[in-house]
Amino acid sequence: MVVEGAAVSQVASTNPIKGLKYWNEDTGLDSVFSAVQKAECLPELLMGLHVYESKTSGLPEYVKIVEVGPRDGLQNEEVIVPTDIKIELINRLSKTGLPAIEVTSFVSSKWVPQMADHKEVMRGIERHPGVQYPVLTPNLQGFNSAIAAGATEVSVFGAASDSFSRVNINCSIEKSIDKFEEVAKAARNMNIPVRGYVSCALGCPYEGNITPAKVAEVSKRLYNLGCYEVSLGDTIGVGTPGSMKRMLEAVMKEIPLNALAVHCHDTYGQALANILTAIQMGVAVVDSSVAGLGGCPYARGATGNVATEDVIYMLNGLGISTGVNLYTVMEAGNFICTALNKKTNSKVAQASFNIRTVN
Ligand SMILES: CC(C)(COP(=O)([O-])OP(=O)([O-])OC[C@H]1O[C@@H](n2cnc3c(N)ncnc32)[C@H](O)[C@@H]1OP(=O)([O-])[O-])[C@@H](O)C(=O)NCCC(=O)NCCSC(=O)C[C@@](C)(O)CC(=O)[O-]
Repeated sequence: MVVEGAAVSQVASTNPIKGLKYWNEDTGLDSVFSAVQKAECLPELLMGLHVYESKTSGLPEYVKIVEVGPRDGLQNEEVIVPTDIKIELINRLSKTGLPAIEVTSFVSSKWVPQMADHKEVMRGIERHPGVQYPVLTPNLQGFNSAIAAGATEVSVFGAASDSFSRVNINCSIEKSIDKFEEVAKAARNMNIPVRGYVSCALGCPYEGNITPAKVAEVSKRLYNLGCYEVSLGDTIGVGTPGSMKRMLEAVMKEIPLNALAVHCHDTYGQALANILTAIQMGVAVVDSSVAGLGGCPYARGATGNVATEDVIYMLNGLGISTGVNLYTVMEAGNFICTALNKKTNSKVAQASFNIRTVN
């Protein structure tokens, strides 16, 4: 249902949202949906509720959203999130239309205790047809564990900063490529797709500025070793549309546009602008985290990824389809924020239903 402009302004004056003082499990989705159906929902939300019927010219028809919330969103949580909560979150996200949900990391539990239950999570989730469930594997040991637990897609994660690589995965960029090549070879033999990340693509917490040439060099190495997609991570969210453009111009000279993704943390509030810049340049894969949760434990100060809800809202308004249902993502975000007793970082979720916000 797309509500035409006039109807929206009429709703704004006569039918402010009724009864939904805040949205929690009690109000649930039924009342939300019925409010929307009766156009009682906050009119602003109607703008981004569905894909606008005409796409803004020069942009992709479709953008693939890779949901990283269960991994990147939770890995930095101090309190260990119970395995059943993680599984419930992933199962809810699987019902939203998301094509890819990053489930967990097969890394050392000494380094990332939050991901210690990777086997249980992998084995516990429902597997929905048409949904990919990638997991992080930094080396062959992680890969073998992941496969044993039922993984069908893996992600290796390097960096454009040697300092960050050493802090994050305890080895240089050069050494990390050697480890990733072992993973890629084993994966090739088993027909397992491998995705790659390049962290610090727009800046490093230890080295500061990272040259686009360095990002392009590492991206090319990952692509050449067999990664079908390279996700360029603004790990500490310092990027701007200008630096995003300069970096992508360099990387696009080395690897095909359709193998690129962007992974934007929102520490400086630039993520949506950076993603729009990337999409305007032809990138059509965007990583995001439900409720804007997350951050890398080895990138001090890194806050959450851009919120999935906010990305969908923006893309809907541009007439770009994602196949993802904004409401069910908001419901999943409300579930995990309630479970963590945290405020959502999604501006759409905060604004749309006055979701209970606690600092
Ligand atoms: C990579 C290692 C393991 C190397 O750590 P290491 O110490 O060099 O590994 P090692 O081979 O010397 O082994 C040390 C111990 O780790 C174990 N080990 C070795 N490998 C594994 C494995 N795969 N899974 C489980 N255990 C493993 C190994 O068995 C041994 O156990 P011990 O003998 O001490 O009991 C370590 O540095 C690590 O786990 N780092 C965690 C990195 C991480 O998860 N960071 C956050 C994700 S990256 C991120 O958030 C950025 C991203 C992707 O989102 C994009 C962006 O925003 O930029």
